[in-house]
Amino acid sequence: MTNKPSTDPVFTAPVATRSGAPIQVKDLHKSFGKNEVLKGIDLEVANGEVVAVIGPSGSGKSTLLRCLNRLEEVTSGEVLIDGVNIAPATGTNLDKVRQKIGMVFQHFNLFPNMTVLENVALAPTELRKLSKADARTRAQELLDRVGLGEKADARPAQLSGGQKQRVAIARALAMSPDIMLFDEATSALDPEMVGEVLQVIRDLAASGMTMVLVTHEMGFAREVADRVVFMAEGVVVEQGDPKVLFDAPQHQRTKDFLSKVL
Ligand SMILES: Nc1ncnc2c1ncn2[C@@H]1O[C@H](COP(=O)(O)OP(=O)(O)OP(=O)(O)O)[C@@H](O)[C@H]1O
Repeated sequence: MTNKPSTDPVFTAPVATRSGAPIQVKDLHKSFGKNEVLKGIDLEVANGEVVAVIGPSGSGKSTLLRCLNRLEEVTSGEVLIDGVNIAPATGTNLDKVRQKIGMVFQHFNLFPNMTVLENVALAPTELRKLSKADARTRAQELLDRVGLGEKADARPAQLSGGQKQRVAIARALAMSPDIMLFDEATSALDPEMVGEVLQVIRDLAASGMTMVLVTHEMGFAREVADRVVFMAEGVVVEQGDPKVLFDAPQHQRTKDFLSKVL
């Protein structure tokens, strides 16, 4: 799905203006106390590429994702976002880099006392210094795009889980990120809600957005990802085109791995 043409004005991803990969991870290590959770990860994500990260519980998938925007401090190694290494504890304009990255979590993290529209408009008003009117207009466009235009004045508690997650996606998109990270975005949803969220992610992938998804939705990963990265015990054990990895009979190793994961 790399360099896909985009037809959607709201979901249009930024045109590539750089030659290097927007995400480059080099020999990344992360420990919590004595527990080494990431044991030397190397990963590049190209512009417009969709990478799905899968693996057993506790293999370090979420930790890796959280290192990509330094929600977790890095123990050693490099995390380059558009060529800027955000791994060092000081010396990086972290806020500026973070504005390029939208993140969607398992548990929505919406502000309960704000309306849906206010949730989506907040960051552009505070961080991008957009006028309130412009931020609200953009928020309404994004809500329309995720199919929730009519819920703009509702509070999060009045929405279903799938609707809340779509608001969370609209909120992440409101900052016009170059990169979107999804951490188990559908895991907390009732099964009937999963499809509507996956459809929004599918649309984003089709628009050419660079994305890293931690997911248990194997069928979805196979359909939408350009590359699947299998993690186990803090290392990448296999990666490649999901259609080849999942389907080719010679990939017995992947099949064995999947049978342990699923
Ligand atoms: N803040 C933390 N403090 C201490 N240990 C942590 C912390 N966050 C994660 N860990 C540990 O790091 C390991 C990897 O966790 P992580 O959440 O990255 O795994 P995961 O592959 O995403 O798992 P799951 O699929 O269950 O979400 C686990 O052993 C976990 O207990």
